[in-house]
Amino acid sequence: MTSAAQDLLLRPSEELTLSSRGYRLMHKLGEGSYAQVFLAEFTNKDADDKTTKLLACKVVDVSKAPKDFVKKFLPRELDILVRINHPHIIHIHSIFQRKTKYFIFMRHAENGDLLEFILKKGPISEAQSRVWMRQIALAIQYLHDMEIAHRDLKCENALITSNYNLKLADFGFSRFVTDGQGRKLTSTTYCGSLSYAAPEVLRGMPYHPKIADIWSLGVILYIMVNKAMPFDDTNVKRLHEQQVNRRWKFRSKVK
Ligand SMILES: Nc1ncnc2c1ncn2[C@@H]1O[C@H](COP(=O)(O)OP(=O)(O)OP(=O)(O)O)[C@@H](O)[C@H]1O
Repeated sequence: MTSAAQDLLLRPSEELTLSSRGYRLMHKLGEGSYAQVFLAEFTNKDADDKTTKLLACKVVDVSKAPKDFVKKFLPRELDILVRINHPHIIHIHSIFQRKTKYFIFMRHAENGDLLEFILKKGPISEAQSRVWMRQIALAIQYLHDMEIAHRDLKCENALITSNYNLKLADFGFSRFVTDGQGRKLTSTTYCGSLSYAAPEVLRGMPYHPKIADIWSLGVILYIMVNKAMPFDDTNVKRLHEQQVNRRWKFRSKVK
């Protein structure tokens, strides 16, 4: 049994299904609320050269997830993942389901996520931050043009490739923001991480999800150049006070 199989309690039949399609799960890369992400190997058995490539695989086990996640958020994520294609959004290789588990195979980001990167290497230079901000902004512009809001923009969801390009990931909270007639829909569900949430989201008011995405993008930029959070409190009321009182400071080196 592989370490992935042990972490996931994969049944031998599930391992067999994966291997019959050319996939093998290896060690764990990361984990979120209801999913674990593994490094994976894919061998295209139909290709002449049978080359093997590395991918990442997000495994969602719905037997361990709450009802609203299974009925609402996961179907939205899968529906959006199959429609999007952009140079700064992580490329989806394939998705399949077996019993209670969904396997989302995607491009592997060799340099991990932006939060890990900043914690390891320190604040990002202004020149590099400019490049990365542009790349995330292009991905968000693409989504917003398609009337999709991400709703969970944070450093952990910006992945870095071997060439140091940023790719946006994790569409677990994303949704369409217009109805069938093109009318704007507001959100009321609180999504994402508190520190990245806009004031109107923290106040629990109906909010415009595209606008709230732009707030989170600003928080990402602040963290990139400062290696610190602009607003940091586990208490929602105090966090909101910090935001509206504009009590933040830039690192002295930031111009
Ligand atoms: N393609 C990838 N390449 C490398 N690492 C990845 C990849 N996808 C995800 N990861 C790692 O796994 C972590 C969790 O992935 P992801 O955010 O998709 O899971 P999640 O369960 O939706 O998370 P959350 O509950 O925080 O929203 C990421 O922060 C990242 O460190």
